[in-house]
Amino acid sequence: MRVLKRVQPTPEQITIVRRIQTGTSLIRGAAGSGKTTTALLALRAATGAAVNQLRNDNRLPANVLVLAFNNSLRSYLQVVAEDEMADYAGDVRMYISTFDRWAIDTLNTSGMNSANEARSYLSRLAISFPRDTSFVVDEVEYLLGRLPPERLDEYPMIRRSGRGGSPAMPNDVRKKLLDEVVVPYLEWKQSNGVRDFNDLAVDMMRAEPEFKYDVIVVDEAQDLSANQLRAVVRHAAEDATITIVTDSAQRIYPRGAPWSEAGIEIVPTRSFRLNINYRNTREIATLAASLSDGINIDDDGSLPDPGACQRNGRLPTLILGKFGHQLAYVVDRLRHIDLERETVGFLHLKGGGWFDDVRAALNYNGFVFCELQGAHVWPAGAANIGLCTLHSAKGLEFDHVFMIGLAAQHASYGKALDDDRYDTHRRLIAMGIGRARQTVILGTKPGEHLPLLQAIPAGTVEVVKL
Ligand SMILES: Nc1ncnc2c1ncn2[C@@H]1O[C@H](COP(=O)(O)OP(=O)(O)OP(=O)(O)O)[C@@H](O)[C@H]1O
Repeated sequence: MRVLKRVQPTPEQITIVRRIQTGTSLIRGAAGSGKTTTALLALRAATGAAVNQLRNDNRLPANVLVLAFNNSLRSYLQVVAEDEMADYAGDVRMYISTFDRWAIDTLNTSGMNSANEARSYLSRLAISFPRDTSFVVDEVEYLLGRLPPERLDEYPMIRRSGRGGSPAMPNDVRKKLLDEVVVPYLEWKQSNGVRDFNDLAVDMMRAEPEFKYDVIVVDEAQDLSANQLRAVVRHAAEDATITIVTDSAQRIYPRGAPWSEAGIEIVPTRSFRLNINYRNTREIATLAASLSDGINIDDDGSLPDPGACQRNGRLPTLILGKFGHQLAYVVDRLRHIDLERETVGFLHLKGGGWFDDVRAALNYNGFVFCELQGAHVWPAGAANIGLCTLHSAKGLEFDHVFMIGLAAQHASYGKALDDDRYDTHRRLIAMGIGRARQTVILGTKPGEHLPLLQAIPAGTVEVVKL
């Protein structure tokens, strides 16, 4: 499966790379604006500077940390970053990881087997709270990740950055949430020796680092909690060069906090925004933009902008029909794609077993494919068709994106479209569409379609009834 190719940096990227020095810099921009590419160029430049400095001080190697949000992106970045850093191989100790893996390795703890148990217990507690259960679980994970454990009582007063206004959470309801769900959850974890992923972040925040990192890149930082960011800061050398890549318009987990709260100082001269969309055609960005319309974003977010694209292309296709017919349609489309040179991502809200029919159809028709979800090692072979959940597709890109079987049953929100989870869902689907360089096919069965597909304006897609 192909990865990001080396590119000639554009003036906006060169300006950013030149201005990134010790301290923290923020790279913002919409999907496809070259944030990761620019951060990797900055990584190389900052590592060169650190290696020179440390060599003079006789303190080599330079410690470099690259954090990606999930395993697929981690393994993808591993290939690209190792190539980018080849010149410094002997002078650098580079660690490319997800946050959780980095924490587990650094703390030398045995895995996080009890995290699922913790989530189930939290869901059980959430059922009796007068709000939708999955919203309550998200909210508890949000507040636990946002505040250090000793400051949880601040939750009723804080501005719930990144959580939207619906459903409303007035102070008295938040206090009740603390008393009736959060405190019993924490007590249960303690008495049963169970740990969740926030405990891992908190342990990292408090750990005494064996060594500190000289150069750090945090990709997709919009989906890290404040505690995870505090942990990164804790492990940064005093004169570290930290580059944070973020786009809150692509946030898909319950996160959000002002940078300063996580101990990160961003001065305006070190806060950059990339404006050109290098990846999408105007038609693809128009579709992604229509699904993002009206989504509340803060200053760290950039909505897809067709005006920022450099190419026109084919109108995305919305196929309507039974799942078997959708599958036959995309398999036929595959026959017209040059799979030696171009990549195809089959993306879906669900993973694993959901893809069984897709796997069977690809096998039957002789197409070679690979599984990208959770891939610890990027599949280096010739298979240019990848299967992946939407969550795992964050940060990746494909020439062609196929999202079929988009059914209402896979949406985790109810019928109320003013639900904050509806916006999260829109961001997720728009993010998936934004992975595509050339074409997009969405597929659904009439009558069982995802509610948000109704938001697609006429003319944005070519509708094909099967
Ligand atoms: N200077 C450039 N010239 C040509 N293509 C470029 C340039 N910079 C980046 N690209 C291409 O743009 C695409 C998007 O880049 P990248 O993945 O870095 O964007 P991103 O902003 O991190 O995207 P996302 O937020 O969606 O993950 C890639 O195909 C990359 O190779």
